[in-house]
Amino acid sequence: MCSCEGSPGQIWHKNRKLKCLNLTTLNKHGKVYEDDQFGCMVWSHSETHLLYVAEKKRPKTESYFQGPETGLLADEEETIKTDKKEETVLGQQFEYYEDWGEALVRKSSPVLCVLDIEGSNITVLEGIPTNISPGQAFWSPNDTGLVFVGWWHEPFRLGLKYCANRRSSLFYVDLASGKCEQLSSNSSAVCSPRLSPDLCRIVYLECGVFGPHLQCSRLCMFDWYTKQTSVVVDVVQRAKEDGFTGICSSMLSPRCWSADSQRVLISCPQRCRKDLLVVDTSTGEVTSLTSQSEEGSWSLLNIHRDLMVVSCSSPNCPPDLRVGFLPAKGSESKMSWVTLEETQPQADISWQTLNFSPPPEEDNRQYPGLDFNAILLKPTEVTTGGKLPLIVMPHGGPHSVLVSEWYLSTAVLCKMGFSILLVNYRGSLGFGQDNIYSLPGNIGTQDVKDVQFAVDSVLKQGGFDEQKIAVVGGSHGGFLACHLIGQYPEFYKACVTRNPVTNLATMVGCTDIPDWCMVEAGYEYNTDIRLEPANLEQMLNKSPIKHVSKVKTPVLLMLGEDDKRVPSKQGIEYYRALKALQVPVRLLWYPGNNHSLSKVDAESDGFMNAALWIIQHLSL
Ligand SMILES: CC(=O)N[C@@H](C)C(=O)N[C@@H](C)C(=O)O
Repeated sequence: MCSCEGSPGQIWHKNRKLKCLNLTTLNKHGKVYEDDQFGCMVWSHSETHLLYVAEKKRPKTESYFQGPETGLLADEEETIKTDKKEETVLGQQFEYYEDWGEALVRKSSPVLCVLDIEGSNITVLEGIPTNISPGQAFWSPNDTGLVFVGWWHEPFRLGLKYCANRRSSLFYVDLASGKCEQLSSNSSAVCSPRLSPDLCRIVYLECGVFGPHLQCSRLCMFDWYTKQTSVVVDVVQRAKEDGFTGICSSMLSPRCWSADSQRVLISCPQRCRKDLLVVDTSTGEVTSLTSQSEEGSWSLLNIHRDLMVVSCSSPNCPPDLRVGFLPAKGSESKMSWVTLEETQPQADISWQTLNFSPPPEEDNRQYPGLDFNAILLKPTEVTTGGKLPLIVMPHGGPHSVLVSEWYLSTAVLCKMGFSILLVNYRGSLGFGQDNIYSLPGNIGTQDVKDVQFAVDSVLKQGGFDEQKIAVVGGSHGGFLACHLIGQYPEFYKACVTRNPVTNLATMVGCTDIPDWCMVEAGYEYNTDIRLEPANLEQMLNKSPIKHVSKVKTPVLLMLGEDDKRVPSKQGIEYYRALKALQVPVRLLWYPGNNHSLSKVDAESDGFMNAALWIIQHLSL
């Protein structure tokens, strides 16, 4: 089955098209959701019905001043499509509908929809509490009802993208009675419920509400028949003796169960490597299927009857596809993979992982003894006596991580002759919960100093041209790039930033995640918070704009017109400050692009301009 806006959904049996339905013109709901936050398209166990998520149908609206002619035309059109005249409400066509923020614009009130394939009939589910937005749904055992994640949307919606910390719970709605039951805790955030092949248990991820936007999760299991919930793997504060750092993943693979419904597979970062882990649900024991393999990162794409399909890549080797059978419990070390299509390691790129302990004066008093790491890529061949230019790249988030996998842009920059340092400062995912908690309240200092410490340590290795260092970063990575050029004004010779956070105090009122600004500035957040001047002062003091008067580095800003996360005014505020200071600055403006600047024309243009900006200002 596939479905696109305004185009037919098709149902196929082997090589035969059985049916073609246009879900939206049946006029039971709005646009069908295709995102991975709410969206789903799931067969019932009987294969007679399909479950999906769509935007709730809105009333047809008309202006108070609608001319009789236009009104008549519009009505006639609708009558042809729906075969019945719809009621129209007056004066509501400018009504504001909240949405779920960045990358989920116009997604406001999702509804669960069931298509009866034989009868081509759509039912929009009733019985779901009106203060809940449902998504990630699937059929319960025996098709008696639907299980779904419900996100609370009162008193208002906050951005969901990259924010697994939104209050949400697992629910069951019974199809016959319409009764809705809450299956998980009332005060956590959950995602990725996955039903076992024997239809007896559901595993899902759970973490705290508000606080860091992504955190270490608990793996929980709900027994369908006993109605008992257990914590299979708990949050890990610090790395365990065997090196396990916890589950820092915002999504489980759509299929993740072993055939005997005893074990669950999870790919998630362990320090800067994405490993494939097997969890025994009866003991909570976690075993890595990949930690003994060559370096690189692994992603689970699918598992069916214990046959796994994975992809594996490293910073100098593009992803390949591998298959392998999950070994019996206790024999995980015997895992063997068959590569379906080999990819060629790029001989001209070498890379290594570097571990750092911050100097004693930078140790975090509340969370002492934490470390961090970085990945260094270098061109293999360096001309004799030649010294390498260095591009420093801290990630965004800030609770995110750069793992040892293939990144096209860094590989290309390395092939152009640059060495690249990807820094996982304290606060990154994959190092345990304490590492994450150490950063809120300390942004603009701890993260900035960690990055600079990593750069200084790398320079001590020798072989780098200290006059040719650039810094590149997006979002919170852009926040760090702007901080670094402000706090180390002689050091960086070029700076490129994508949608950077430049001033938390001006961002808090207009971003889709005001809680992020509060939490990262060191405050607790709740929805009825009233900002005091002292809060805004602290936010300003932690922001790059505070250091702008010291900046000398030429800056290239790349901004997305439709960014809801870090609105483009953040970049413009910094641009104006640099212009006033007569620091060289150029602004690239990408209409129709959001926070990620990932439309093909924006991404390709951004890469070319970034590379040329660095070449120009490093005098290469
Ligand atoms: C939670 C979040 O979106 N934070 C932003 C400020 C950010 O840094 N985003 C990262 C993930 C990005 O690269 O866009």
